[in-house]
Amino acid sequence: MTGMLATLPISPIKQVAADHRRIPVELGPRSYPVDIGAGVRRTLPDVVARVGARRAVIVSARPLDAVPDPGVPALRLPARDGEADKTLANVEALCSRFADFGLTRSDVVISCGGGTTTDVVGLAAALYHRGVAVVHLPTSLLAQVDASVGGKTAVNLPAGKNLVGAYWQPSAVLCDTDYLTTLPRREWINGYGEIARAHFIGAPGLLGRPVAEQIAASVALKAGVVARDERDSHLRHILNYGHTLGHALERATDYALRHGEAVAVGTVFAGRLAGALGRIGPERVREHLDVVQGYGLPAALPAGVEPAELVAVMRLDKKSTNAGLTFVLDGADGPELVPDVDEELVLAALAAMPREDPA
Ligand SMILES: NC(=O)c1ccc[n+]([C@@H]2O[C@H](COP(=O)([O-])OP(=O)(O)OC[C@H]3O[C@@H](n4cnc5c(N)ncnc54)[C@H](O)[C@@H]3O)[C@@H](O)[C@H]2O)c1
Ligand SMILES: [Zn+2]
Repeated sequence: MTGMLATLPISPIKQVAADHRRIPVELGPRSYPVDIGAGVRRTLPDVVARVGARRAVIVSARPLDAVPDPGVPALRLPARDGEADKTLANVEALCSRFADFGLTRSDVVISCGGGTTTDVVGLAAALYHRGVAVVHLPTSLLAQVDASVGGKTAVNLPAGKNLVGAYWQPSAVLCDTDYLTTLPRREWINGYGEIARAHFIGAPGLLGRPVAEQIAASVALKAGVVARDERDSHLRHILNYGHTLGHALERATDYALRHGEAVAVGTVFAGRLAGALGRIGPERVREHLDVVQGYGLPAALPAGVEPAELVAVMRLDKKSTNAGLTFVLDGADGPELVPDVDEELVLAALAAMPREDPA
């Protein structure tokens, strides 16, 4: 679909306290707040009380004391972040533990960890008793800006990533920036890939801003889009800026690139492709490179991946099934989904990309 809104919907950011921002995800009876700031995890008992839960199961990939007392009797289960544990077997194991504990569908599940943990716990919550409330405490930058917000949950199959899932909105998301103090550098970079791409779809000017502000602006953008397209039928595609090539790069490098790194290279490419199509001028093309490099993100194609291989992988992209090569591209009317981009043009734009030196 083309011709999307020129002005993207962005949710308001409410300053609740000095270092505490709140963004509503407006979905009628399924609306919820995303709270961002240092120490916001301490509001967990209030959140649990608002849900009305009488007991809680806490699934945490972080150290035992990472999740405060929820104020109701709670079972604590350890978990592990990582794609290898994002499985249906783990969803089943979690649900069995919920049942043994006597969790009812008016209770609450609390997840604490990276995006892999919020995804797997979110799916378990979606399925247990056909849906029990879940509160996410994301601990990686990527999970705070992206994975924990919007209600998509999924696990992997041997056949591919995120193949089994459900839409299940959380009751609240607490993005405690204190969690990020232990985050390794590469995981910061991973999250910055999504913040950099937000520059081109409605959240510009975040480079060099305090991280809580960067997270809040990225979440406000995602919340606004999700509120208008909860189930990915049109507008939500905008969030995939830089992702068509990004996903192909992840696959072509056998996931040697982190998602955010691949999206960063994909964002630079989206700018060049939009330029080649005459949708934007050279200055805007250049802005893509400047923003991506400004965040310390990679901007060059890795050595050894060939344009023809990338095009072949991109043809398998979800969005491309009926419409040839499809990209979200910037233009005079803002970013939009552009189907059927000429393959020769894509190949030429890939060939012209900056290249990493072979190691
Ligand atoms: N549901 C959605 O809408 C959505 C959106 C984007 C991504 N995702 C999913 O999210 C996952 C990626 O999330 P991720 O990047 O957080 O991956 P992850 O959960 O594997 O975490 C990345 C790494 O950071 C470590 N980590 C997390 N928090 C930490 C902390 N506070 N201190 C130190 N180390 C910490 C983890 O142990 C792990 O090694 C993917 O599976 C992706 O499919 C889902
Ligand atoms: Zn992404």
